[in-house]
Amino acid sequence: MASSRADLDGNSIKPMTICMIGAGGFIGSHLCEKLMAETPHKVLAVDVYNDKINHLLEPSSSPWAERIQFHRINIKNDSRLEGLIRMADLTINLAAICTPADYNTRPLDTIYSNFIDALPVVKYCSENSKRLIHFSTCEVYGKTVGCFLPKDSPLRQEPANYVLSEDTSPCIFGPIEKQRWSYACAKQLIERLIYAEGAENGLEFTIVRPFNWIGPRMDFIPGIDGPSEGVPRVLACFSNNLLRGEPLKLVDGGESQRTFVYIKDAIEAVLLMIENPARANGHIFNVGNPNNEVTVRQLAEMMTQVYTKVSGEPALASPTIDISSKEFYGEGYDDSDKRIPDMTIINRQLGWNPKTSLWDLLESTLTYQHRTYAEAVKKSTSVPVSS
Ligand SMILES: NC(=O)c1ccc[n+]([C@@H]2O[C@H](COP(=O)([O-])OP(=O)(O)OC[C@H]3O[C@@H](n4cnc5c(N)ncnc54)[C@H](O)[C@@H]3O)[C@@H](O)[C@H]2O)c1
Ligand SMILES: O=C(O)[C@H]1O[C@H](OP(=O)(O)OP(=O)(O)OC[C@H]2O[C@@H](n3ccc(=O)[nH]c3=O)[C@H](O)[C@@H]2O)[C@H](O)[C@@H](O)[C@@H]1O
Repeated sequence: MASSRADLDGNSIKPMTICMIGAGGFIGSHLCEKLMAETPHKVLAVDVYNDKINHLLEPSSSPWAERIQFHRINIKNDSRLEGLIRMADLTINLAAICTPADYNTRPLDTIYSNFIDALPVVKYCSENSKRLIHFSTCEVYGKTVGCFLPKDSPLRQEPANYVLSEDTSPCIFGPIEKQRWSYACAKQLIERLIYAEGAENGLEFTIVRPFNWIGPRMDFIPGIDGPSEGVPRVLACFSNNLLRGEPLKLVDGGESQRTFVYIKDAIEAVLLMIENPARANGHIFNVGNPNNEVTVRQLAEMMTQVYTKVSGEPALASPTIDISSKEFYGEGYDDSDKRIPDMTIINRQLGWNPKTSLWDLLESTLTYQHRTYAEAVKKSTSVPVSS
């Protein structure tokens, strides 16, 4: 299939074997789908779960059955990992604890997962001269310079005080007791280690900083395909509230701002990195959609409108409710105020731009959420009739 694919410089792309760690997660499942449907590459899919990629693994008669293999491996303690990295041309590391509710409540697991567990992956790639694409996060930027200025300061409008640029923006985290930053700090240190492996030992690497990628299969719906008490990321939290007909909870007033990018747009950028090593190696890339900025309150309002449209169910009279971060996340939570990605580097190196508006991506995502979960939620909430 498609073996005559050409890279951005017109050279034909040779089929490669990719060791994808964390392939069973949200991003991994979309990347596996894209690689199976549109490329000739092989995937050694490593994860502890495979529910989100089962549709690609079965039946064995599927057109790509020979090109994807699942390896149920916990990378914390499995000696098979090095062998898989050696068999592959490229390793992509997606494995991580990456839900904010965990950062302040399970800081040790968060730091181990995002730094310690990633170390052997970097080491095996470096020692075996294998290329690495590592998933970091936009959270490494932390807070913006602008948020420390007075609310009415005109300097807040200066892009230099809020646009996040890979090669010039500082990384600004809160104090240690704000354990929210355990994740960002661990991600930053692994970025620095990878960068140093590149500088001192010639590791061929690319670092990806996703800015709130969202879409189908993100996280879980509590009590349906995840723990009842679990707190997923905002898309799944708000989807859960909408499916249950409950008000959407706005943490600390929902004033923080985010830019959301559709997972399918973002995956196009990752495919360009995979297939254009000469343009991607040695770079850190922001991948986001600067045109889709909203406050969390605006996101809640838009999701309520979209869900009414796709489900046919009326919106609540009071669709949102305020909640303090302490009550929602517990002690040690803190927040990024604003996240606008500078797109200069990814534009220059890979010519990539996101396409999908926030309304359109929410429409397709909430259509998926409604189709996938509405019945199960209804069943789980219906009171059994006593006989
Ligand atoms: N989704 C986003 O917008 C976003 C934003 C910023 C950064 N990221 C980064 O991208 C990566 C993937 O994110 P995602 O949204 O797909 O998360 P996800 O939680 O859906 O996927 C992560 C996968 O890694 C697996 N995993 C974790 N620890 C493992 C271990 N020890 N051994 C084997 N597998 C393990 C999990 O089972 C899971 O399937 C993460 O590194 C995350 O920090 C994602
Ligand atoms: O996606 C990203 O780019 C990165 O940011 C996320 O962090 P954050 O955006 O803060 O996490 P969300 O759970 O998506 O929350 C977004 C905002 O919504 C708020 N929120 C969340 C859930 C909710 O029910 N209500 C609510 O107001 C949060 O307080 C936060 O301000 C996660 O850290 C990672 O997945 C990732 O590294």
